[in-house]
Amino acid sequence: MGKKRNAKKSGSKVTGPVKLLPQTRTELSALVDEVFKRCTKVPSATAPNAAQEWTEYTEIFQLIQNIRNLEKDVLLPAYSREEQIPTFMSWLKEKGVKISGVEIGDFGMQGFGLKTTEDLQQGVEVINVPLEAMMTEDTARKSYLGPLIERDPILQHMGNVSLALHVLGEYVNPQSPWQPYLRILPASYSTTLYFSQEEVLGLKGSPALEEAVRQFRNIARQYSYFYRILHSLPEARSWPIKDYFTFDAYRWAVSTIMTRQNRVPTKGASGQLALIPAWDMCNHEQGIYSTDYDEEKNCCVCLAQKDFKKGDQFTIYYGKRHNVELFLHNGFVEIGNENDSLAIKLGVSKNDPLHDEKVALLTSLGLPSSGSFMLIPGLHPISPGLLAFTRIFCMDKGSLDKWKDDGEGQGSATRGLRFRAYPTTLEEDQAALPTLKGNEAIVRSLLMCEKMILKDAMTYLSSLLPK
Ligand SMILES: C[S@@+](CC[C@H](N)C(=O)[O-])C[C@H]1O[C@@H](n2cnc3c(N)ncnc32)[C@H](O)[C@@H]1O
Repeated sequence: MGKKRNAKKSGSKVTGPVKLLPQTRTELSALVDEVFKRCTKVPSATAPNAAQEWTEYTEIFQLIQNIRNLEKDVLLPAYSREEQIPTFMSWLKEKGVKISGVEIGDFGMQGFGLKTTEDLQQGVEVINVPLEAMMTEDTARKSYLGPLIERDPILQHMGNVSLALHVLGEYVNPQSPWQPYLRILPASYSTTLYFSQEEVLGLKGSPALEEAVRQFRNIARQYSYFYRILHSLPEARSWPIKDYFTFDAYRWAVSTIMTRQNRVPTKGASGQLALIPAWDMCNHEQGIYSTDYDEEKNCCVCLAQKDFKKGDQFTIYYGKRHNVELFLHNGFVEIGNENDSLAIKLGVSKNDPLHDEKVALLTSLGLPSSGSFMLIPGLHPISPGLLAFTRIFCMDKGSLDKWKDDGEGQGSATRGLRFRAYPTTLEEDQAALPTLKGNEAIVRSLLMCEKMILKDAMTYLSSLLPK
């Protein structure tokens, strides 16, 4: 979400980061070491259960809170997005970016976006961004962080992480040629890295909870890993990023990449991740893909995905993403998302007295004895594989014996689906949503969409029951 910057007034000078006292630095290093130790702990032989993962998460979360407290005076430079628009537009022109029929506007909860300044017909070219205007894994390697990126195993393999460090490295370098672009980016995001523990707990019942917990742990690990490198590497002493490298700065950079990155082709390689200025101002709407990469001219070309009237928001279609994905990687949820789906995990319990028979039956049908199955919204929410699985999963001895006969087991399958642990009902969510704001509203929309998929699944399964 493009939240407004907590902006300084225009013309404010970037004065450099606050230097921490040696004692604070020592305390901070000890906490960072502890986070690193916990986040890299080899998992126990038995898979950790949800309660264990939650306890570990709360402990890491608390350590990060203590770190954030020590780092609280080290702030990234802040700018008013609004005031940056003219400089950004001139910079785009210098870089050869062509934009026609749209201008930057503020779309409230959706953050900044593009507004049409004339009627646009479907198929007309609206944005054209040459490779030279993009921040890419290549430009990261050519930056002052290049030598680190070349030799660090994580940065070599994770283009998104090197792009995050690149963005932060350039943002805190007043001499950076990327400043006009970076200064117009949102100052904070609605990704779960910005959530309080209560907000994360609000995801109870959703598969997004587990993912959000893992994401936080991963980013905490990366933060502690790079903190240690930046504070031990002799050449990093002169790097602008070193003194600004806080947890908050890192989560900002990571969220910038998560919500805006795209893969562009590179000659003779599998492509690279890129930030595409101006094009990344487009918000999402259901529709059709209308962006392509011209490999001959090396530019990203965006056409109008439909007819737009003057004054409309100019949107693009981000692609087939279900809501949990949109929520985790883009920080928003689309009610009525045509591509929504819900993963449910099912597995035959080792303690089930019929375990062996059920597994044998599943195997004979070519189905796994445990796994993640997808439910989709609408009239046919359940794949034949999942339907067969739920039937066997819920069978008793009698049904198992005569399973081949006909439609038994479906009654228990609907019971299986009801076992999800949401603390609120769909109706309660629908009533509460209009009163909620910010992250709470996003979370509640997600839960509501999941419950609607489950409701469809229940209706479908009930319709299969013998009347
Ligand atoms: C590529 S950026 C688009 C520009 C962004 N709004 C900004 O202020 O810079 C993607 C982000 O825009 C927001 N966004 C895009 N489409 C949206 C939608 N349909 N509903 C809500 N937020 C949306 C989300 O925060 C998403 O992570």
